Amino acid sequence: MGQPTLILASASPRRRELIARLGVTPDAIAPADIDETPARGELPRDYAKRMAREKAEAAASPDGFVLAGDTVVAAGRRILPKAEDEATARQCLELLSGRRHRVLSAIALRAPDGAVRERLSETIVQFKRLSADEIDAYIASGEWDGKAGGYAIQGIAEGLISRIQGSHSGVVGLPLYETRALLKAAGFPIA
Ligand SMILES: Cc1cn([C@H]2C[C@H](O)[C@@H](COP(=O)(O)OP(=O)(O)OP(=O)(O)O)O2)c(=O)[nH]c1=O
Repeated sequence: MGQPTLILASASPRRRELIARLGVTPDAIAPADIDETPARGELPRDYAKRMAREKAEAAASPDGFVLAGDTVVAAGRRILPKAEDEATARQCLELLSGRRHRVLSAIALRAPDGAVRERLSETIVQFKRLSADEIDAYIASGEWDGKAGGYAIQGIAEGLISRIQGSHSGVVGLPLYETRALLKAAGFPIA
């Protein structure tokens, strides 16, 4: 039997860059188009895991591995939206200003036999209290676009974050410790 194939079921360029750091090159990129609406009362960690699992299941791959991820920013039990416009990004930043929040990053791996395994990374992120000028400047940067919770730690937002406890790669979108462990546990060849 030859080397098994791996499909990365993601449209996120960050996930592609992050998996490369494990020395893994996906054979194909196949973003999954699923309904990303949280269920009523769904807890942030359950939602993140369900999204990652549904993305992994949606990708067609008869005889290979499929990896998917989902990153959710949560303030208490509240799931923050993915910011697609300025007003949403501003609301997120006002909510996150001066407080701690959690970033849940779930990954799911479908093995060739159809079994799906999941892992969850949980990181606590503390933002400084943001002034109106800081929020305006961040909005003007555009870096919030398409990001869960309206910020990207891998850009200028890190200058506004006093502390993180957990996984930096998890916040960016693919927790590398959990991803390596999951691939290994499923028998995918990885150094
Ligand atoms: C909090 C945070 C999120 N993000 C990004 C990671 C994810 O791309 C995005 C959350 O949306 P996701 O739904 O996890 O992913 P996606 O829609 O970008 O890609 P796909 O579902 O196809 O895999 O927010 C950052 O890049 N930096 C951050 O600091």
